[in-house]
Amino acid sequence: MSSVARALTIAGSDSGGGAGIQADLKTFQELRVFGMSALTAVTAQNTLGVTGIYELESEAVATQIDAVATDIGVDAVKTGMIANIQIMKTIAAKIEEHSIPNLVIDPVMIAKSGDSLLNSDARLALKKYLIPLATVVTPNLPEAEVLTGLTLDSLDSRKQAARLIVSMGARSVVIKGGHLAGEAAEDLFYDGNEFSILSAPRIETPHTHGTGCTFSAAITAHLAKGTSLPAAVQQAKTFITAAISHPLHLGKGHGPTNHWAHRLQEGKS
Ligand SMILES: Nc1ncnc2c1ncn2[C@@H]1O[C@H](COP(=O)(O)OP(=O)(O)O)[C@@H](O)[C@H]1O
Ligand SMILES: Cc1ncc(COP(=O)(O)O)c(N)n1
Repeated sequence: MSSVARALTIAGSDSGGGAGIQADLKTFQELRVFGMSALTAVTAQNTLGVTGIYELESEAVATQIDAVATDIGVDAVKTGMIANIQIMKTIAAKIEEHSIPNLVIDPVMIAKSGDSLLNSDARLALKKYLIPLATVVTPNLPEAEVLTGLTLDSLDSRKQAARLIVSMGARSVVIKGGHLAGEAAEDLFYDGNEFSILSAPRIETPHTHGTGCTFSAAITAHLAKGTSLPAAVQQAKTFITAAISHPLHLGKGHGPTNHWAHRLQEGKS
């Protein structure tokens, strides 16, 4: 590892700045990790929804990954919006070619606005190409249902889904609970041996655009710094809870989270 931890995000650009590459790089910076990016797609997006999606050629994704991996080096990588199956295959091949460690797969499928960010024919292909390489997979509830084919209406069913995702070859999984009802925002972490619940008070707010991106980027940043996996997911939970707790009230719809909120809580600002 170099003197500075280095993290790469392979994801889509969110012009609105709350999700995608922008959320990832802000999170890396806040956690003092050097952030790099390989764009898969450009989205025209704000707090009200997605008004345009422009996918890149898979060759453009490959050359971005080659450029950073062969020179600067990568201590951890995350994937977000992948757009299509050609890009997915390219990402898997490049991660293996460059032996990039610490892979966080956020299996982004549909934006909170309802817009599709991964072609439906590519959703199940995640199981073949990327999940077997993952250090940790971070589906939200609908994504975990697509990956496993299960209806996740109880803790037991979520545990079963977690076991299934690990049986696909991932080292671990966090099934996020942002879409659950209830007073706590509870995520289920399974390390292949034991289950644990990451719990925080549920905050009543419409400003949850990019929560999943920010959470998985924080895991990636901590892994890049050499933090153990259980500590990385716990510290990422603390980071996203702070970011949701101090909204910026931007836009007319589902606004972004506040990536510097952890500083307010730690009295650093
Ligand atoms: N209203 C909320 N209050 C507190 N935590 C939340 C809230 N909404 C989401 N979270 C947390 O944010 C993280 C991202 O979860 P989620 O919103 O389910 O992801 P996604 O953006 O992929 O749908 C999880 O740790 C989840 O528990
Ligand atoms: C480029 C990009 N990547 C990911 C998301 C998912 O974020 P959310 O589910 O909060 O809309 C998004 N909206 N845009």
